[in-house]
Amino acid sequence: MGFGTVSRGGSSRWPDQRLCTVEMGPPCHTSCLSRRKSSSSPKIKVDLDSSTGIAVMKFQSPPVNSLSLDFLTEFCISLEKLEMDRSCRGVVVTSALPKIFSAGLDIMEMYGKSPERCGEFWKAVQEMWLKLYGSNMVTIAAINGSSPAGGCLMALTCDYRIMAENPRYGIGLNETQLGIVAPFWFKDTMVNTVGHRTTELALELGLLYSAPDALRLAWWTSWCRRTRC
Ligand SMILES: CCCC/C=C/CC(=O)SCCNC(=O)CCNC(=O)[C@H](O)C(C)(C)COP(=O)(O)OP(=O)(O)OC[C@H]1O[C@@H](n2cnc3c(N)ncnc32)[C@H](O)[C@@H]1OP(=O)(O)O
Repeated sequence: MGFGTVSRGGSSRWPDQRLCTVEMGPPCHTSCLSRRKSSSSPKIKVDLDSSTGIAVMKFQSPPVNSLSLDFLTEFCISLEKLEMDRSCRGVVVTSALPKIFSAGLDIMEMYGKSPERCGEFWKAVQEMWLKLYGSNMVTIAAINGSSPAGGCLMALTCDYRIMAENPRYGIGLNETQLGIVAPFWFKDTMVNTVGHRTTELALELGLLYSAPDALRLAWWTSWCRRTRC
């Protein structure tokens, strides 16, 4: 898989600011296996191949990888560990579940909770966003399923997005359709990727896009025809 040009920089792990290509090579031989480091928390599995410097974070929190406080805490810890590992240059975030990348914020976290718990939850949401946006690794969302609302935010926060083509998979900040308002920093993240006009329409109408539609609106560097990436 190849990924295109980017304008982000400032990180010692970016080869330069022009082109970054991530090679997802053929399966490793036994000699390579020792260069793989795996760790697993209940909701996220991480595999780091030190020979390529690429880590894959797989979300494994059924039924829909919703972003609960526990999930977000595990995500931030896993990302921090990768940041501290100098052999890791890039991270792919993806889902281990069929059909779902992430259903977004866990709705149950926003209902009937104490103000303290709500504060803790929203702090974790912001921390996920800040850590991913500010990461000095190359970050790639391999979106192999539906990705509404907060799931879309997570994908938008990565440097690159690749989405599997499947008419059942939608991505977007669709909060309006749910009768809620996307926080301004969700909106800003989308503006930074696709511009003001597209974001304005998308948020007003609560649109969910298919992979080809999103590609037309410059969401992607790439998309793939297989149902799973
Ligand atoms: C106050 C201002 C807040 C503003 C910011 C909001 C950002 C957000 O992210 S809000 C959350 C928005 N996300 C959603 O509303 C997602 C809604 N879910 C779906 O569209 C679908 O579930 C799906 C497309 C992700 C999957 O569809 P599928 O048919 O495969 O599964 P379902 O039968 O619908 O769901 C299975 C199971 O999962 C529960 N669930 C779904 N989404 C969430 C969620 N976001 N949080 C918690 N739980 C969720 C759903 O209720 C089902 O549970 P049961 O099996 O127990 O009924």
